[in-house]
Amino acid sequence: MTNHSELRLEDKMQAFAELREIKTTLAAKGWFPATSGNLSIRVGGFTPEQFTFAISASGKDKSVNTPSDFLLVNEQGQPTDATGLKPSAETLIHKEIYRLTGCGAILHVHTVFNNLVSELFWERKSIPVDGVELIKAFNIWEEEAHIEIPILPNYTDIPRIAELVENAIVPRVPGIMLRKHGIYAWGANCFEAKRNLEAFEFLFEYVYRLQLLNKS
Ligand SMILES: CSC[C@@H](O)[C@@H](O)C(=O)COP(=O)(O)O
Ligand SMILES: [Zn+2]
Repeated sequence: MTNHSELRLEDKMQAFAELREIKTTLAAKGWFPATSGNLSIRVGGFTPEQFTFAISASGKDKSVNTPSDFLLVNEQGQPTDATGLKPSAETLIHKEIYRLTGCGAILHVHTVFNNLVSELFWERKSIPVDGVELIKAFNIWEEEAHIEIPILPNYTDIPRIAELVENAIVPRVPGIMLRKHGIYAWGANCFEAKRNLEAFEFLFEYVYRLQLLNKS
């Protein structure tokens, strides 16, 4: 098992480079408004008890690239290097998703459509999606597949949200929504996390527009 001090510099640089690329792509879509959103990628070996991930620093303008955008943290969400950088305010949510799923990358964005559907379906506590082709992006290959994307309450106290993650995660659905806040999407690596995030955002817009059509 790789411990924190054994992480190779090139692995860290590779993780930061991948994060930078995906951050730039998602920022161009307008998915990180007003410094919102955060992203991370796991680095090195993994057990639920010990792992390391690279995560965005807190409060940064995610549409701008600087030398201090990312840092490494351990499975407690604590920085492993004395860079002085502050990890994302939502680091504890990332660490909980890694611990529970063993995934390789996590992306969190705030968009108008994800906020709208999180409120629209709040009483149900999940967003239902029926039979849309893009559900296959989650590797669900069924006719008329039905999924429910879980919604958690949003608190300013992030540990309070993090402790709800374990019971919220459902099989086959690589994401959780925070009410009137945004989606967390994950995958085995950056490619899969981005694919899953794009699928979620497509489905949120579809579900929202379908609801409007059905009401008119
Ligand atoms: C600026 S509003 C968004 C924040 O409160 C938070 O929800 C967020 O996504 C970004 O926090 P950050 O600490 O930069 O990772
Ligand atoms: Zn957020």
